[in-house]
Amino acid sequence: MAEIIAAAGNLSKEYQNTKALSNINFGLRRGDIYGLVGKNGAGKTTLLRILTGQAFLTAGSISLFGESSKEGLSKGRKRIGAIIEEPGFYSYMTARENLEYYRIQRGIPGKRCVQEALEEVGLVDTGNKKFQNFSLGMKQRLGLALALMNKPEILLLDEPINGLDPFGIVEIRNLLLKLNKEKKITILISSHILTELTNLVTCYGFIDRGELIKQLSEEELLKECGKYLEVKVDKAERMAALLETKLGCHAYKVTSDYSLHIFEYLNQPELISQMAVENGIGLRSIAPKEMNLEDYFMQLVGGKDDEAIYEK
Ligand SMILES: Nc1ncnc2c1ncn2[C@@H]1O[C@H](COP(=O)(O)OP(=O)(O)OP(=O)(O)O)[C@@H](O)[C@H]1O
Repeated sequence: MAEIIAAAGNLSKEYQNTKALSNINFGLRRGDIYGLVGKNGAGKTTLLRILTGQAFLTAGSISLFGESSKEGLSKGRKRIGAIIEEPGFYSYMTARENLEYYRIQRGIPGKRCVQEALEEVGLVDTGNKKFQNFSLGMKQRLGLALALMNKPEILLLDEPINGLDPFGIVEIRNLLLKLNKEKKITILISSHILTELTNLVTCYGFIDRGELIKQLSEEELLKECGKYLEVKVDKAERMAALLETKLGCHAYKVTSDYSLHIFEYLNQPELISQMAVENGIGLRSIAPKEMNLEDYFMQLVGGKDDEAIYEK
């Protein structure tokens, strides 16, 4: 079993009138790339801020590297690198000058770490180019370089892929994979777009309205994103009742007033259609489908009230 190097136990956080996190239990294993997925406002940033000490928890506990005391947490935080808010880089400075500024400000000894961080993120050749002329991808990479300067064992990244074009996404993804494989850095990365994290994370945690509603591995996710029958009818709720009472089928999901996804009877669509017709349900169509990641996310957290899920 891999060592748990960051954990939360029954963690809750309230801001004045908002419950941002409710009874979160999770463990980050050494070597993992853990994807925290949730819509805007789900509580992702709050969780990361509590781990880095930028926000206080209201109830429950956290631990870092097995330590949960105040001193232990503050020691543990020195072994973490994070990008939570956009780092305030100076627009008129180069990549190297910006890192050097923060190195001095943070009291990190030796200039070597600046060079190494620039090498790690592929910004060593940007010379005199000023930050203001960087692409968004370059800016994100400089943020990563800053988080890497203290040689962290864990990287906490809040939506680092947000707003990047497809090329930028691939670039950051490859960089994170390299840091994980070659430097053995454990990564906790948040996103409101599930597909951004595919081919990157080893483990997913879905967060919705402050609750961690599901955790599963990449393999389990792909298994769950399986096949189903999409059934379009005139009354989905009545069809659902029939599935339960006539077939004892509970593996379905009502997706609108007029449609359902059925995860059983994949090879017997005629059984479903016959039952619908015999019971006076207007059947419009029945077709085998395969669930994609967005469908899965929508099924878990509901998507109607937040179009952001489908941003690309
Ligand atoms: N400083 C604060 N004061 C009051 N409420 C806050 C504060 N920070 C966050 N919240 C609220 O807590 C909830 C969780 O916010 P949080 O920023 O953690 O979500 P998120 O999943 O990171 O969303 P986003 O992707 O939009 O940043 C939201 O309802 C938010 O409005």
